[in-house]
Amino acid sequence: MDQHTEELPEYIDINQNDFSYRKHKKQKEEDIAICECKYNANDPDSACGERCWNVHTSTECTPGYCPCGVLCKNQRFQKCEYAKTKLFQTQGRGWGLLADEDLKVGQFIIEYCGEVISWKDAKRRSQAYEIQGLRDAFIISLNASESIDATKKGSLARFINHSCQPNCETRKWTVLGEIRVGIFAKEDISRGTELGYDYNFEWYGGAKVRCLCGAASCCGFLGARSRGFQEDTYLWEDDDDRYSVEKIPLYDSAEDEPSSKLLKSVDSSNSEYNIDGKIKYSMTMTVGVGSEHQFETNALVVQPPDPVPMEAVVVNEVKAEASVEMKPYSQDTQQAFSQKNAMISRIRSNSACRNYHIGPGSLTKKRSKHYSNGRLKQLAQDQVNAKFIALLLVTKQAQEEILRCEEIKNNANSVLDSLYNEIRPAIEEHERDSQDCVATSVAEKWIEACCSKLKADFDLHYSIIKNVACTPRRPHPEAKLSEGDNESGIRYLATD
Ligand SMILES: C[S@@+](CC[C@H](N)C(=O)[O-])C[C@H]1O[C@@H](n2cnc3c(N)ncnc32)[C@H](O)[C@@H]1O
Repeated sequence: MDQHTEELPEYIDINQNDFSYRKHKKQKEEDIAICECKYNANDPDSACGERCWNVHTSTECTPGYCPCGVLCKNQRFQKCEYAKTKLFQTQGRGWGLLADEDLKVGQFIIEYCGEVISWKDAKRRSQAYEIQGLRDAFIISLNASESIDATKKGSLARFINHSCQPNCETRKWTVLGEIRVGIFAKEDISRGTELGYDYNFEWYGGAKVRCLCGAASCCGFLGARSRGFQEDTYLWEDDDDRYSVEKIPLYDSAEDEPSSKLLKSVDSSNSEYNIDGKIKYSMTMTVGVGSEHQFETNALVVQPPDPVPMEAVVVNEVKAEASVEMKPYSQDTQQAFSQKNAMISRIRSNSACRNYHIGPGSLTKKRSKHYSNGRLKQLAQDQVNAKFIALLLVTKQAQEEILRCEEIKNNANSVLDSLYNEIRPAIEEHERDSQDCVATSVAEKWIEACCSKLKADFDLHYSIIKNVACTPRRPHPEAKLSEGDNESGIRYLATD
């Protein structure tokens, strides 16, 4: 370990969360949890030790209500009963915190204090910090709607670094009606040992920060276990030959061989293939972040259009060039590629509360890991272009029906997208550590919106199949949209 050579960055030291963004909740008397502990001088654990009901539910006793009075031991956050710790300078990871006394497994070490802010503010702030060039991330997610930002105000917990083999962990406790995050020892820790916990960092794209925790089981990068990161590297890792062109069985006989030769000349790391082997989208990427960290230029990930909106800081911009050709698929796919990659600097803490669990995959549009090559992946991305199909049909009635169904489908998609924004933090936290929750009412809204979307999708496809089967088609697809709207306000396509 190095001596202190750098000055500590400026921040305000606090030992209580700062509630500038909203008022501290007032605990109603009927909500106060009162345990049944009775102090016994011969049993030091009797005054709200391990056996206390409140301790079992990770709730601190409320002063004035606990039967053990001033002897209550279950007010550690409130009384700032922190372990002795010391700042030191690490190699390559900035400042770190070490134990300045021997710690026992399960021991409360320190509270992760900071400003309690909304999830939206957390998003805005992390963007701003990244733009300001702040390389360290101090925003920790508190629950589905709030985060703690220890960037400007915080306790010494803000200096604890990430470890892939951590000796500490975060735990959420309810204290006077508010959720607070504490750092606890995961094992016995001897004096002088650096403290570390698993950040469960979420990676959303952009630059990848090398993890320097030094653990034998190190994942290599901060956020390497997050879904975004895994899907990113899953497809395009240099040494991953599962998607190498040689493994794509595109021809059955020697006569077909030329098509495979065409493909072989294409770099599989950043291109999309059409079935005929032409590159459909070619991308370039610029890494634009300066930092002490070692960044890797991440190979571009061409992802299926995802309803998840990108958030936080734009680190890298992806330029997309798409070949425009008349085909019965929509432009959505191309548009999705011009979305910006982003890295959000947020740390997730474990949650002790839950009320509604959502199984992985039920909320987010999961990107399938079963794409066996670029061809299948492309098919999964293509969406039916209802307008184009309507254009092929002769009758106005058939066109109108298809367009109406498409409009309903688009509306259903928008509803789902905006709902996803609301519940996204809970989903992500849930996927990270399978511990978090969303309110039942939100989950019900989500299920309803999903059903509407599925129904709208089905209706659109049904309408297309029905009308294509039963309506005469045009000889060529060169009709134009008519000028006017029809009675129902739906634009229809002119028939010659
Ligand atoms: C909560 S701060 C920890 C304190 C920080 N080291 C400092 O000097 O202020 C989190 C930041 O520390 C750095 N960091 C923490 N753990 C790391 C690790 N294992 N490898 C690389 N950088 C790490 C990253 O820059 C991360 O965004």
